[in-house]
Amino acid sequence: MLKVGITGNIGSGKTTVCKIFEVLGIPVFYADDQAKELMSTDGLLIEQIKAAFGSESYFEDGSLNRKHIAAIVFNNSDQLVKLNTLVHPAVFRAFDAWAKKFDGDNHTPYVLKEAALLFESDSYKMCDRSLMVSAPLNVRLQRVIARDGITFDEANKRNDRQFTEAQKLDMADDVIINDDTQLVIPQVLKLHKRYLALATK
Ligand SMILES: CC(C)(COP(=O)(O)OP(=O)(O)OC[C@H]1O[C@@H](n2cnc3c(N)ncnc32)[C@H](O)[C@@H]1O)[C@@H](O)C(=O)NCCC(=O)NCCS
Ligand SMILES: Nc1ncnc2c1ncn2[C@@H]1O[C@H](COP(=O)(O)OP(=O)(O)OP(=O)(O)O)[C@@H](O)[C@H]1O
Repeated sequence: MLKVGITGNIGSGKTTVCKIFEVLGIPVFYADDQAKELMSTDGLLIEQIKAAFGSESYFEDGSLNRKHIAAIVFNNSDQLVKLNTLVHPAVFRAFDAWAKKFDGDNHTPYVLKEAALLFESDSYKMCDRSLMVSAPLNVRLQRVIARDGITFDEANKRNDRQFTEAQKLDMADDVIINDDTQLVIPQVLKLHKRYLALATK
């Protein structure tokens, strides 16, 4: 079974593109969501996060205080590396276990792994192919500000912690342009055909 990693910088539209693949019946592993899920349920990880970023990292009901952690890590690259080092290995293991469920399943020719940091975390190496969703910085930041209600500065700081568009375009096998000038669904359908063909090779 083919594993395709899908990525894109903040606000590029990777989740939106993944939803289209899901309509076509393709299972998607959402690494960013999985990371947050594990940070709220994995006992060891919770203790490590509290030790690293303080007990305020969790609310009284046990849910993750995302704003608290984001304010620390997106203002200090050493702290971000610390968080990534704690969280990413757990997400890699979860993806491995998830993908194994589809091995030998004739109805699933390929799966997608959606990850903001596919290239930065080297997790593209766990995939057979990589797909990047690309859009210009100003379009991406405007989308995120509208979606999350965060400031330009907050969105920009996250973007600064990611590889550049040019670096990612260079690394990706396939690209979807999602800059409001090209239709997305035809691009997804073309890639879906390509992945089906590769999966049956
Ligand atoms: C700091 C946290 C709690 C903030 O949560 P929040 O709900 O505000 O953001 P969310 O997780 O939805 O991420 C939104 C976008 O921010 C960017 N972003 C998130 N984590 C990172 C990171 N470690 N490095 C650079 N950019 C990041 C991505 O573009 C992502 O799509 C959360 O992002 C987190 O735990 N990040 C560390 C885990 C991680 O690396 N996740 C992403 C890949 S597995
Ligand atoms: N082609 C488009 N036209 C208009 N809005 C779009 C388009 N693509 C995505 N959006 C919107 O932009 C926002 C960001 O898209 P999405 O959440 O899919 O991006 P993402 O890459 O997963 O973001 P992040 O990495 O920040 O979580 C969403 O509100 C989405 O509805």
